[in-house]
Amino acid sequence: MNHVISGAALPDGTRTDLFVRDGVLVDEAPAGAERIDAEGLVVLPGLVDPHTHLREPGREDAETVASGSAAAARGGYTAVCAMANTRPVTDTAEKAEHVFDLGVSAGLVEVAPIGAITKGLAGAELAELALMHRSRAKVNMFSDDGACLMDAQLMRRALEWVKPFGGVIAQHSQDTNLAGASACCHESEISGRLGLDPWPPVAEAAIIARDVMLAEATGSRLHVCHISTAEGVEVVRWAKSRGIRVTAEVTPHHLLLGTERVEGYDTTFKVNPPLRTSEHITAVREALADGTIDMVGTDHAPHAPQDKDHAFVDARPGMLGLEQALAVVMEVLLDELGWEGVADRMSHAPAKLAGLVAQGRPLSVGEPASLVLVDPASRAVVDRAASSSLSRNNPYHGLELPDPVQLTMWRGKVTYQRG
Ligand SMILES: NC(=O)N[C@@H](CC(=O)O)C(=O)O
Ligand SMILES: [Zn+2]
Ligand SMILES: [Zn+2]
Repeated sequence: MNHVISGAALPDGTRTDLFVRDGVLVDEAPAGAERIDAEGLVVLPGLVDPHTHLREPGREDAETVASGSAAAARGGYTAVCAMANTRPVTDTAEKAEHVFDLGVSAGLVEVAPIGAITKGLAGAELAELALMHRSRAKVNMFSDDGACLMDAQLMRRALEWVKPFGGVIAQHSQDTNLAGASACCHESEISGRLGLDPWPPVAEAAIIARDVMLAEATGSRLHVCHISTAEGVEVVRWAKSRGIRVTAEVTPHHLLLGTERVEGYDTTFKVNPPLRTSEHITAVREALADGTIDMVGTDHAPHAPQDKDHAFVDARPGMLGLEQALAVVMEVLLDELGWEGVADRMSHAPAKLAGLVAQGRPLSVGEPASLVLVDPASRAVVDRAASSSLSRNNPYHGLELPDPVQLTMWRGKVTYQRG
C-alpha cells in the first residue's frame, strides 16, 4: 500500500507532505495512494529501543516476540533490540537466528537480537560472539543484562573480541558485592524504614568506572544500560571528556518515578536498578538533555502475575515501558529537547548504537518510510488493561500522561493506528 501523509510537521518544525511508495519515501504522490491526514501532528523517525525484554523463548506467558512487537508498534517503535536473558539464553548463532526469525514472522518491528556475553549469562566463559555477529541475525550488541559481568578479565576479553567487527558490550552495571541479589530498594531512609535490602548508587558507579577504563584500555565500545544515579552520570561525563567510546541509556521510569513509589510494597515498582530519589532523577534528566546520556532505553520487562504476586523481596524485578516511553519523555523533557532532541535520543542514537542501518534515518526522499505520527496535545490516563503486552506490570497505570502515538509505519506498512 502506498500513502500520502499530508500536513505533518517534521522535527525541525517545517510542515510537509510525505509520499510513500513500496516502503520508501519518494518525491511525488504515487498513483492510488491512500491519504493519511496528519494536520496538527508531528512526524518522527520510527523509535528504536536499545533494550527490550521479549520473553520468547521460554516465558511466552509473559511476552512473545509477537506481543512485544505489537506493544512496540503501539509505542511508536519500528525496531527493538531483544535482550538475551530468555530461556534458553541467546548465546549461540542458532538461538540468535531463532529470535530474529520470530521477529520477521511477527512483522511489526525490526527485532534485533542482543547476544549474551557469557554462556548462559553465567559470567564464567565467553559466548560465541563473532559467530553470532556473522549469523543471519547480525548481532552487534552483546549483554548479560539481568546480571552484571563482574569478572573484569572476561569483560576485557569481551571488549577485545567485539572490537574488530565494531560490536558493543552493554553492561548491567551492578557490583553484586555492594548490591547483591536481595538488594531491591534505593539505599535511603525509605529502604531502612521499609526493611528492604539497600541498593547503593556506588554499586552502579563503581562498575561504570571500571568498565570505562577497560573500554579505554581496549579502544573498544561500551554501552551502559539503564543508568540511574548522579554518580554514574558523572563517571560517564568524565569518560566522554577523555574520548572513551562509551554510550549510556536511561529508562522512562528512572526519568519519572521516585523511590517513594515502593512505600506500599507494590511489586509493580520493583525494578533493577531501583527507582531513585529526586537528586538522581534530576541528574539523569539533565544528562539526557545535555547528551551525556545518549538515549532512552525502555528496559521493557514484562512479568507474569505469578512472578510479581509475592512479598517485595521475592518478586521479580522489572516493569513495562514500550507503550509509554515517548509519553514520559514528552512529559519530562520535551521543552528541553525539542522534537529534534526527542528524535535523536529515541531513534537516531539507539539505531547508531545497535548498527541498524535502516533505522533512525532522516525523513527524506530515498529513506525507508519508518515513522511515527505524534499528537503533541492529546493526554489520557494510562490504563494497564489497554495494552498489547501480555503482562500488566505497568508502573504508569492511573497516571495522566501525554497520549501521543497516532500511527506507526515500518517500511511503508502501518503497524499501529489509533482507534
Ligand atoms: N530491569 C529489571 O528489573 N529486570 C530485567 C533485567 C534487567 O534489566 O536487569 C528483566 O529481565 O526482568
Ligand atoms: Zn539490567
Ligand atoms: Zn533489562
